[in-house]
Amino acid sequence: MQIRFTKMQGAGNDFVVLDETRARLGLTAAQYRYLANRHFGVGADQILTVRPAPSEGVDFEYVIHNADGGEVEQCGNGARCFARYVHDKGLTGKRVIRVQTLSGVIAPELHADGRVTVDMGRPELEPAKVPFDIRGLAPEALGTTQKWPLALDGSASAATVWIAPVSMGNPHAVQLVDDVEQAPVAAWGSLIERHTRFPQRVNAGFMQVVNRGEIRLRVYERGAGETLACGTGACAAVVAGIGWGLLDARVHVHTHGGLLTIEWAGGAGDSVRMTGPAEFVFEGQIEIPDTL
Ligand SMILES: N[C@H](CCC[C@H](N)C(=O)O)C(=O)O
Repeated sequence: MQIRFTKMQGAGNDFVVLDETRARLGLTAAQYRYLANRHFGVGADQILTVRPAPSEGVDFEYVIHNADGGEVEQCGNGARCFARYVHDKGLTGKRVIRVQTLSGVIAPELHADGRVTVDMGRPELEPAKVPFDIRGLAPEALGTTQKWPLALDGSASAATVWIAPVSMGNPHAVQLVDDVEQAPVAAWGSLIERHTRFPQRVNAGFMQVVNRGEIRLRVYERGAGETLACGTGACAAVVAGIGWGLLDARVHVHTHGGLLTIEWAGGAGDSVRMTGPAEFVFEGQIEIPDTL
């Protein structure tokens, strides 16, 4: 099957964008994996698909598949690229676009300077920050959990990490580290991603607080491994940091792929807003095997 695609990136998180506004491609998980493969396909962290509005009150449907072929609820950097795509391709003249995802409606807004701000909706804060043993991946009684927000606990041993389980529609496990460059992102990220504490698996965030308005962040993403940036991961990290009393309501998030700015007033009913770049890289077409 020959398909046309657009390659985009938001703070180095890279995407293949597929336009299904006129017809469905009917791709399988294996074919999404093929597209994302950096040696045999195009290469991407996620595949983003544009579909017509499924109902009144929204402009488009936004479908997200990880590099491993699994469909997921949300992708923040992808939302900015999605908005840039549908606007610049003339699929809408709006600059505030309402988009239906598996986890609800989000509203990207295109700015004249090229940046995009997305209302990412409300964070879901599990009621506690929980410790769990990443060594054996043993399903461990979660022991004494403490109420949210938690007095910062710096006493975690290497075998146990204290995480804040925050959902932005997709699941995140955020932990504090002294230096993101020294953090065991690959080793611990892969353990945390598949820990039994998270039956849907999880995105593992490693956050270094620089000051009350700045953090550095690395994220080992569910279904993709470490990416240069994770938009929902940046939202989840800032929410956790505010919950722990470490951050103010507007935070610059430095990632290996670029800068994201996250705002959250701190109430569970308040939306998280994310601002960052969205860039076209190239257009192309590729022959995908019908059977993989
Ligand atoms: N790996 C994520 C999806 C992509 C999220 C990330 N690329 C973003 O910008 O939010 C998950 O499985 O929930």
